[in-house]
Amino acid sequence: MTITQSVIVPAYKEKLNIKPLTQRLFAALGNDASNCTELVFVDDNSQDGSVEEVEALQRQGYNVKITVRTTERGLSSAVLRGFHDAQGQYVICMDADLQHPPESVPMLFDALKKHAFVVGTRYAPGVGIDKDWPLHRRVISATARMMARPLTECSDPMSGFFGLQKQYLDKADPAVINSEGFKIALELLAKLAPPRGPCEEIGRGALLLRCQN
Ligand SMILES: Nc1nc2c(ncn2[C@@H]2O[C@H](COP(=O)(O)OP(=O)(O)O[C@H]3O[C@H](CO)[C@@H](O)[C@H](O)[C@@H]3O)[C@@H](O)[C@H]2O)c(=O)[nH]1
Ligand SMILES: [Mg+2]
Repeated sequence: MTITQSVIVPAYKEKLNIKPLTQRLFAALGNDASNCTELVFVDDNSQDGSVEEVEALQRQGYNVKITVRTTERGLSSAVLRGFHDAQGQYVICMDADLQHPPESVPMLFDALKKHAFVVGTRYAPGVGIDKDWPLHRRVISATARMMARPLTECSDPMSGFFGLQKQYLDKADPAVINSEGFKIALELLAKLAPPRGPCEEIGRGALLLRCQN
């Protein structure tokens, strides 16, 4: 069956989370959607048994892969690598550490069929930032959101749980996208969304979804 959906997971030393994430994700997708979905970990040479864990899951029939980078490091560039290699026309990024609920992935994919860019936001009624966050982290997060305001209307542009229709990334000039750092969702929203970028539909299609944490 053709792969139309890709879930990209940047991962560094996440061996223990690979199995529960894979099982929960494909259980949430159900049989039909699982057949057209790939899960891809982009690992920066963790050498912690992540590769063997993925191979074991493959033997159990899960469509899960792992790309191991040996010459590059960094969250944003790992996400971009996964997006570029993705087979699916709908791509979602999420963390490996179960901070983002795999059970919300089907909802994001559904939204992506209608919208160019979707974000799992922590700033909506009923959801919130991690209760254990120390004060300094809350201050950094609030400051970053404020600084991003001129760039996007998105309520949570620092979210690591987001997706886009791959066609918009394919059309973009790779040179304009900064692959450094942690804020790849903001980077893509700011660079690809109008009026700053070439992809008018993306900003119009932006949709905010709720997600825990
Ligand atoms: N390949 C790769 N993956 C990495 C790297 N650094 C971190 N990761 C992976 O990227 C994900 C996020 O890393 P965390 O260390 O869990 O990030 P966090 O501090 O919890 O940050 C989260 O919140 C931020 C907003 O506050 C988000 O911007 C960020 O994406 C993430 O969701 C995890 O799956 C982790 O394994 C790296 O250098 N390389
Ligand atoms: Mg985390």
